[in-house]
Amino acid sequence: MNPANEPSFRDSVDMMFNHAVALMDLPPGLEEKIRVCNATYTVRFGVRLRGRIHTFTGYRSVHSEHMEPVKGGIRYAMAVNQNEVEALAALMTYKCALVDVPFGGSKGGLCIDPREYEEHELELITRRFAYELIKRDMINPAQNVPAPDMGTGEREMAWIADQYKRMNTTDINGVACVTGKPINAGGIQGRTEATGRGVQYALHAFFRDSEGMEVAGLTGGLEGKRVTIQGLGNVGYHAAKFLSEEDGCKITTIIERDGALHHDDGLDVESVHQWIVKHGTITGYPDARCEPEGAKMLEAECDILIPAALEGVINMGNAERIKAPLIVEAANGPVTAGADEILRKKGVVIVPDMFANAGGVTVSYFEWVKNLSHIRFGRMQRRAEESRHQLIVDELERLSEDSGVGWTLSPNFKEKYLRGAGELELVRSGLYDTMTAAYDAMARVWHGRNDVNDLRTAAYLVSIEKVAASYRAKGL
Ligand SMILES: NC(=O)C1=CN([C@@H]2O[C@H](COP(=O)(O)OP(=O)(O)OC[C@H]3O[C@@H](n4cnc5c(N)ncnc54)[C@H](OP(=O)(O)O)[C@@H]3O)[C@@H](O)[C@H]2O)C=CC1
Ligand SMILES: O=C(O)CCC(=O)C(=O)O
Repeated sequence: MNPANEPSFRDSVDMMFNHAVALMDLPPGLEEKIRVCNATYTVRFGVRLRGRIHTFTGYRSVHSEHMEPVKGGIRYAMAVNQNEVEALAALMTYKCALVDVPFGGSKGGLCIDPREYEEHELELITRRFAYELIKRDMINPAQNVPAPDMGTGEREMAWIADQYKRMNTTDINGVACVTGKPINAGGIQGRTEATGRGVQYALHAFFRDSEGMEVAGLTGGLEGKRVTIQGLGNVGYHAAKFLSEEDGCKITTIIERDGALHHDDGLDVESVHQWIVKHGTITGYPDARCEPEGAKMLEAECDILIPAALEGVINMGNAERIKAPLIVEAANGPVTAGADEILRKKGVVIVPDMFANAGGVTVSYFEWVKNLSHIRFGRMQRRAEESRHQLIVDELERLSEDSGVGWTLSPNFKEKYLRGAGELELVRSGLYDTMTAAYDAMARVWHGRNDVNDLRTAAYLVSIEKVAASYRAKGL
């Protein structure tokens, strides 16, 4: 539980913004224009379920329209409220600017516990919520493009896209009204895992930064590093899976809603995931120690702490006891402004949310572009690329034979080199490039300015500068 004097999520984001903006020289009034949330729409609608009308409350907040469309997920959770969606929408503005994704910031939410409803009921509720937003252009390929967030996924996005198409039958770009759709409904390869993949790429970038590693007191590579992860949902599961299976990290603690699992030698992420899918809980998982008080395990010894569930979980009440030297904010806003200050004083390095979880919106951008161009990435080039590669391989083999040297290319090389890049390879390449460039931009500010002591302030400076430039260029 957060202490009573903890600022709200919205205030927390604004305090972090203010901390950065105090180091900038913006024209009078522009700081306020960037910080404030442009509009928040609240909708209450009824759906007839189980013989009676149920009333639901939902929100769509638009933080900044310096670029359009505005972008940001739709969350389904009981804790959704105006303050939360506005904080999340503000983070979307800064995130998109940081990773050079040409969108303004938005976010939506519906107060609902999706676990209480059958699939057909959720479809009715989602379509009705979408209807309310679509008729006000708060879902629209040119103006406002939602995506998945906590409690929603590709299934809900497919319903929203279909609802939009039913209401806009002649809009040829209708499918671009939402991203994070399944492939067969206009989605893109690699979006489902994109946010977790981005967390992995964020860590790769950090581990290449020797100055940053020194501040965190970490040495070596990711292999063998002990990781605590909170939330084994879309983001947490993929991040934990990639870090353990591809980088050799040991996922020593997994914290879920109903407790935590711990194993000094590392947990088998896939096996824990399958257990949760089957039993709906971590309780009873056989190959680990189970701690009933999950949140307490945020304080466990580890090298990297990855909160990937909710905001405000690291707060003034527990920040002092956090032992991880490095926190990667896979969730939005997991560290409050008060905790941020405590952790900074302790020398803990925080890889901020607006960078760490930007993989999702980056690949959403690729999906939107794909939808508008009406063609899968790589479709025109792949075969041509393969033919050119084949020419080189044939020529190398001919030269080797003619010269009598008898070199042969390893089959592995041929297989890898000959294959032209398909959609998934292109998405990964674009994501890696985006995350690397954004990290480098933050690191230049962090290491290059004496008045910037942390990555979050650096991230805000990079991103506010871009939003400000955009307002200056277009005028108000
Ligand atoms: N999906 C995306 O592409 C993006 C998501 N994010 C952010 O990442 C975070 C997670 O989102 P996402 O993975 O999509 O959401 P999901 O709904 O897929 O997963 C959330 C996970 O957190 C768990 N959880 C819920 N409450 C608690 C709790 N009190 N303690 C521990 N675990 C808890 C959930 O458990 P249970 O299933 O039992 O509820 C679930 O495993 C959010 O902050 C979101 O805003 C950021 C960028 C993009
Ligand atoms: O993919 C998107 O457009 C937005 C994802 C999101 O909600 C987020 O980054 O917090």
